[in-house]
Amino acid sequence: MIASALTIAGTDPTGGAGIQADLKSFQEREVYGMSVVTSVVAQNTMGVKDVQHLPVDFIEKQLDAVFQDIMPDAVKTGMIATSEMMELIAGKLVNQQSPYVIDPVMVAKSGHELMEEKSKQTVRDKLIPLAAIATPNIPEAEILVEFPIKNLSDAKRAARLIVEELGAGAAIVKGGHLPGEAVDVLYDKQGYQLFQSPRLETKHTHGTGCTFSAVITSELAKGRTIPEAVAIGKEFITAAIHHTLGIGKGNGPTNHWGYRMNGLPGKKKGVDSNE
Ligand SMILES: Nc1ncnc2c1ncn2[C@@H]1O[C@H](COP(=O)(O)OP(=O)(O)O)[C@@H](O)[C@H]1O
Ligand SMILES: Cc1ncc(COP(=O)(O)OP(=O)(O)O)c(N)n1
Repeated sequence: MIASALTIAGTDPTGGAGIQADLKSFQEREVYGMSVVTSVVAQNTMGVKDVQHLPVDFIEKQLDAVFQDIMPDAVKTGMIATSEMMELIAGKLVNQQSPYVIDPVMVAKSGHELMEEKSKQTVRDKLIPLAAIATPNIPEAEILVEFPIKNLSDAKRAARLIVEELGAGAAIVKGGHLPGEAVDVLYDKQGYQLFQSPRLETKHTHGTGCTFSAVITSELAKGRTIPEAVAIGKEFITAAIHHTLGIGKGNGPTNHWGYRMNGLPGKKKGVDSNE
């Protein structure tokens, strides 16, 4: 039977980030995609213009509609703006058997806050302990662990702390915001693993984090292990950035079919890293 995945997140009408990026990524990985909208975001490649949060009771109706019908094989959360939303979602996920991936979206690359300041503690307390894996970028990891991350050694310490003190099953601290090669640090019960690619010189990186975590979710839905899922996520996002579409007046989206159609530079098309 086909694997299914659910994303609980905000929207991007230009399709590069949020729910739209997640659904494209699920589809590319041949996973049946479902979505629950938390906030409707008026944004494009040039930035966020405005945000409308959906009422919490309406988010609950959407969640119930999914869970009463098609039980997802994996769940991902992206933008969850308020503590009330987080508490509702935590209550729905606490008894789920399917792996849960938290992308703790806090600020868009354009600088717009996507999570209320007072909710940052709620992410730590209510959502991170439920997650099979957390996928923060450097600024998000800094908020979670409350120390600055300036280099790989800080990123390793942060990933370990998110697991051992905050209670996630695993953590990957993404290196997109550090200088040099794009190095992501995974910490899980086996220890550390680094996922590395050359830094691609492009401004078209809108939605990289959403896409990366959605691919990880897809692979967990199929039953792959966390390191296998992360390895495929890393290849997918590297190809999606490399095979840029060059669209948008600002920081454009990645190419969601770049991995399947063109593969990694110098590698066969869309070949999974463990095949
Ligand atoms: N310029 C780049 N070249 C290569 N990989 C990148 C680049 N920017 C981001 N990545 C990769 O994209 C993924 C998302 O990382 P990041 O941009 O840090 O997340 P976010 O979009 O949440 O800020 C990571 O695997 C990271 O290493
Ligand atoms: C609705 C929504 N969710 C998340 C983001 C952030 O996306 P991200 O992958 O971190 O990349 P940027 O958009 O920040 O470049 C978003 N913008 N919108």
